[in-house]
Amino acid sequence: MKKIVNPFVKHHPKDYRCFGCSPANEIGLQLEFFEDGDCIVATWEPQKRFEGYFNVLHGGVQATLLDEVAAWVVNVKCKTAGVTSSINVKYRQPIYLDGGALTIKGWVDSVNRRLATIKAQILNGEGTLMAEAEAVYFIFNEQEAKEKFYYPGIEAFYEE
Ligand SMILES: CCCCCCCCCCCC(=O)SCCNC(=O)CCNC(=O)[C@H](O)C(C)(C)COP(=O)(O)OP(=O)(O)OC[C@H]1O[C@@H](n2cnc3c(N)ncnc32)[C@H](O)[C@@H]1OP(=O)(O)O
Repeated sequence: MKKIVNPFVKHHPKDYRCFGCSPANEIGLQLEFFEDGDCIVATWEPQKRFEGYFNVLHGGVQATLLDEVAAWVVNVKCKTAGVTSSINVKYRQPIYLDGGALTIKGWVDSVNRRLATIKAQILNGEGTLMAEAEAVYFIFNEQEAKEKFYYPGIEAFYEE
């Protein structure tokens, strides 16, 4: 697996606070991403502050994990920026906060003009499918992505 550089740290060191992936957002998820073939992958340890029902990871946080990995699939695999147009989450099993680290992974299912359909999954430490999503991203052309969404270009995700 290859580590993906987070280019937004370098490009926007002061004002970049994405809830999903900014290392500077102290109340965020602080996800880091890796590339594994066609997939973008993150590992993440659930924490008590993300609780819903007692000892269960809040479903909204699960949806955010799935959406965030989908956004990075768009960035790295579709090589552009996009916004979530819709996301459909299926919660398969409760994710317990004391159940250990999770793997979140996503990949491109299809691209149709301006719509990219991304599939994403949350797996537990044993590889059991805990939640899955289909996210439809409205994707932008390169110029729009750079001008409106700070997309730095695909090379920036590989530059140390
Ligand atoms: C810097 C740090 C970064 C850090 C890294 C970034 C990580 C960020 C990750 C977080 C991601 C987010 O939360 S993004 C934030 C949440 N999402 C948003 O705010 C998006 C809000 N919605 C919108 O802006 C808009 O609705 C758009 C852009 C999605 C679409 O606007 P539009 O231009 O009016 O287009 P619209 O007519 O609705 O759709 C165009 C065509 O696509 C079809 N279409 C549209 N959506 C769908 C869909 N879900 N499923 C099927 N088909 C669809 C329509 O039927 C239509 O077909 P036809 O009639 O042409 O046949």
